[in-house]
Amino acid sequence: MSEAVHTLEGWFVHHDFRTIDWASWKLMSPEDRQAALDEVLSLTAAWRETEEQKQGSSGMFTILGHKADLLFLHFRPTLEELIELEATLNKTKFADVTLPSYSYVSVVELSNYVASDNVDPETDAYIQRRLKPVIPDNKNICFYPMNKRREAGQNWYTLSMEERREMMKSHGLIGRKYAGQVTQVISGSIGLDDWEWGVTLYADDPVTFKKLIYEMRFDEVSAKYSEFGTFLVGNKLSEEALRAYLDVK
Ligand code: VOV
Repeated sequence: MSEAVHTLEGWFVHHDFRTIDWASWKLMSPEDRQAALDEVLSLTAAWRETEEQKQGSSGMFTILGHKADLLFLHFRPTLEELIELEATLNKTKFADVTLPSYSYVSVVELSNYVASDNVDPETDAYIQRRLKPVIPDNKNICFYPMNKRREAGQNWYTLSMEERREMMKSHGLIGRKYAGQVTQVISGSIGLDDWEWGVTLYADDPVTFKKLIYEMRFDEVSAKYSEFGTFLVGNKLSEEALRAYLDVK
């Protein structure tokens, strides 16, 4: 039996993708639309306060293409908080004109494939920042779920720790070339959702997503052992930008 890698878990994550029923939104009176928007903006004010108290992080994004229109992305210490956030949004007037189009539940994860031994994860500021990631101000987001393969002759989970560590080292070296251009959050979802990990990438130039993911496809761990779900890409939305996005005057 090969050895399971030790993992550290941080904040829970909910990627809450919604599609807007534009016809219903346009049919609402300007007053009702304003009230619906105000309700969402009062939620975003509360999310900002949570972030200031370092108790989580939340962001809104527009998503391009038919898969979704909006993403509400939340990081919180507990699953209960994420459930409450989802229910609170669902109780707003705005939610009446949205449909859930995709969602993903996971928990921020760091593994010790390439960790140094003499670091206490409980007190190390870098590790704590990565386990409790604040959504950055980058313009673009890319999200996709992924698995490691479990096929005859190509099974990640039957490789030795040493083989997996070597491959993860090479993976990390490719990723490091994109330092300053892409920020990645890897969240584990075995037992939480349909795939094994969620990959959330932030960058100012969306082409960087393509370049990084393409380069990784040639690396052994992705080329031989990874499979991917649906890709969603979009832009960070400020409160002002949400107002403009929903404006149908
Ligand atoms: C943006 C750059 C970047 C960098 C620097 C980076 C580095 C690292 C390191 C050092 C480590 C291991 C330790 C840890 O931190 O956990 C990981 C871990 C992981 N990664 Fe990664 N990754 C990146 C980026 C990055 C991408 C773009 C992807 C998607 C793969 C692709 O082909 O589309 C990915 C996946 C993962 C996964 C699923 C894991 C967990 C694997 C497991 O079996 O446990 N990752 N990753």
